[in-house]
Amino acid sequence: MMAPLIEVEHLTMRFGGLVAIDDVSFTAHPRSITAIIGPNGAGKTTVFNCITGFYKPTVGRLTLRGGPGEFLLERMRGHEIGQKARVARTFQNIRLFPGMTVLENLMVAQHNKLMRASGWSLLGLLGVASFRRAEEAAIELSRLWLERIGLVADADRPAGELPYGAQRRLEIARAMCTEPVLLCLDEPAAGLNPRESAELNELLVSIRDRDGIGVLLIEHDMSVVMQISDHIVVLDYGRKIAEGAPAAVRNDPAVIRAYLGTDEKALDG
Ligand SMILES: Nc1ncnc2c1ncn2[C@@H]1O[C@H](COP(=O)(O)OP(=O)(O)OP(=O)(O)O)[C@@H](O)[C@H]1O
Repeated sequence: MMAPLIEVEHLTMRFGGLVAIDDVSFTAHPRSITAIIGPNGAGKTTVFNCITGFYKPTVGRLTLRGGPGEFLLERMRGHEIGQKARVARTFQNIRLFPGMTVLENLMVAQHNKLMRASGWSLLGLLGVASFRRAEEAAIELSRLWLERIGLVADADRPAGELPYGAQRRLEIARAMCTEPVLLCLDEPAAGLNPRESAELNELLVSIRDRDGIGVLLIEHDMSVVMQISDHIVVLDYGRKIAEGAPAAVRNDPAVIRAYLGTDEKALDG
């Protein structure tokens, strides 16, 4: 087994008197899809918000080893976690720039890289060869991702005009254009029809197998979770109640109990 990409140890997050995450530990590996599941309010999004620096954990250590080195995420600010530790995320609600074209959305994601190549100066932007090369590489990466998500023909359309499923794929492509080592996806299948969610599965599997990066996934749609996850972590009321391979988790009595009496979809997706 490869060394973990991210190691979450004793993560605890309190909001006043409310314990949203209570001493949760788990690991996620490169070249694998790790899903975090659990009923509403279990603490899944809070785990993401701690990993991506939106919240500072009350207790816990979040170690990321991959790409450029080793990072203790709980000590870093959100933008550093994105740019230095190379963790990318998408959100439950779509956050594309709807008035920009599909291609522009992918180029904007590479803004930091381009500005670095310019030496952060106007002169650099106007004349320096390194900027031109970086710009060409950025266009090339955008084109590659347009192909991967099947949107080459839509490159010049405003992103807001795309069907919902295509917007979801574009968001994932945009995150991939930042060249992350860890990709965190918050409910990417929400609102998708069965064909779109099958396309999403294919895309995520290809990100794992072709790009070799680690995917951390919060998802309610069990047809996605059970089909593509390598490892599942189950939260309930802020605690980890189970983890393991899909087949084991699906038959775990504690997991079945946690889902009984909720309006979640059945575990047999
Ligand atoms: N900023 C905050 N301030 C206070 N309480 C919060 C905050 N963020 C989350 N919580 C609480 O923490 C608990 C866990 O919420 P979280 O959103 O992480 O759950 P979730 O598993 O992602 O739920 P869902 O599946 O509904 O998205 C909930 O009780 C929620 O109300």
